[in-house]
Amino acid sequence: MSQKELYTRISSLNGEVCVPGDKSISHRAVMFGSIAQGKTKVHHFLPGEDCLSTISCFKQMGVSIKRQDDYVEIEGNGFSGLIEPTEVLDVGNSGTTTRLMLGILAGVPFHTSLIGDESIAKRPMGRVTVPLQSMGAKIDGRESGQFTPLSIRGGALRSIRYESPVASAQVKSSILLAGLNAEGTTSVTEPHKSRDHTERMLGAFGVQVHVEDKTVSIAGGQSLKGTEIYVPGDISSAAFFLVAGAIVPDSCITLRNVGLNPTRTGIIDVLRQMNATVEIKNERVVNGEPVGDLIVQTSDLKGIEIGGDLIPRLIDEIPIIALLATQANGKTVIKDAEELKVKETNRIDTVASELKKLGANIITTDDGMIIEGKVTLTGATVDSHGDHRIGMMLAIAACIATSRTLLERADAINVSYPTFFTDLESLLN
Ligand SMILES: O=C(O)C1=C[C@@H](OP(=O)(O)O)[C@@H](O)[C@H](O)C1
Ligand SMILES: C=C(OP(=O)(O)O)C(=O)O
Repeated sequence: MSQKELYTRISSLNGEVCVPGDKSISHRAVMFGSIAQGKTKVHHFLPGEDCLSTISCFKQMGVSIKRQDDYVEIEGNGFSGLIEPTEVLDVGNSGTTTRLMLGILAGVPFHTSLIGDESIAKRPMGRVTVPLQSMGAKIDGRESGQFTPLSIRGGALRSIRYESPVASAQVKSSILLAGLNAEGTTSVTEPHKSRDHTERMLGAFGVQVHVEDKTVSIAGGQSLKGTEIYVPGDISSAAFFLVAGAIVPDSCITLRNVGLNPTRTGIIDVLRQMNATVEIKNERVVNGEPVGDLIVQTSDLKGIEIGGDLIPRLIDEIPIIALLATQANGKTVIKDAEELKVKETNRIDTVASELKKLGANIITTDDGMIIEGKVTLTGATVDSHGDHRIGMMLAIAACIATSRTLLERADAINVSYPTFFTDLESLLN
């Protein structure tokens, strides 16, 4: 278990960071390249542990995937190029790998077993295994296929019209990927729109996807054609520096080449509503995904209410938003965010318990939390609980803490941002 002494009492953060590739887009590029016909080249791929789990699973199914310096090359041979793995596939800590891959495996005629780490074993898989079973996939696992370890035997599928009880891009993507191998048209309707990288990237691989409000449909029998993907910087990683720039005194940080897909930009809306100065420059579109540079400065913040449609647009940013709220004047209420309970940790509990150790004033609720600011944070020994986003949030909290802060299980950060501390260090003056 790794313990790390964090930077504390930082007087200012200044400079530029080019954040690593988007995790959601990197996973999809490898998966879609693996089921496409021909070569796919993925630039600015995120070499985080989660995306490396996706690569190793598809390699075990016979796909040739080569990692070069900053790109990954995949030789796909369609769905029929996948072969039955001889060993159990290890999804590590990655919910995205597990759920999206199940959608692909539902349509291939062989047997696969999946296992992950302690955290994955607690995450609900029934949200994908139940609809995939109703399409015809044979899935079993712990507690009747609700949790890993899971085993799946795919084959001929029938299409479904699925009304998802949760706004989840993983559920939506899993069913749409199964839909590629189903007879007829498969559709998924969500209560709120979730991130739409699957829809956009399938388009880049030559697949027709129909989107109407909160319903996405796909006709079965379509094939993917290998392509070249440029992965934008991950706004969920940039979020840690956006908040750092707003709360550390005398700071100005530029984040280059950040993905600005409107289903992901809730963090910018929140920062602006809280009075932070965030500028967007050099906006452009790459592979159907909007991209730009972000500039953030130290700001005088005020508390706000966050809920409803905004939640799926910033779900992974709630830990760092909670820290932001401790530095805003007045009350911040985060509601409608019960999905936080089924992430790498129960993020309502881990955010509150760890920030309280530093002196924050937070009350947990059934669907979120209430935070009173502004408070001075003091140093303590804190714990990531093995959750990358909790670890990075605490590292930014330490920057404004008044004394020594130690982080237990700091290596969890490698899941999504292996160069996080190098980038943070580059901004110290
Ligand atoms: O589809 C994706 O790439 C993701 C979707 C979200 O999960 P849910 O689909 O469970 O909301 C998000 O929290 C996760 O980090 C990545
Ligand atoms: C929830 C996350 O990822 P996943 O669901 O892929 O484990 C995350 O990265 O915050």
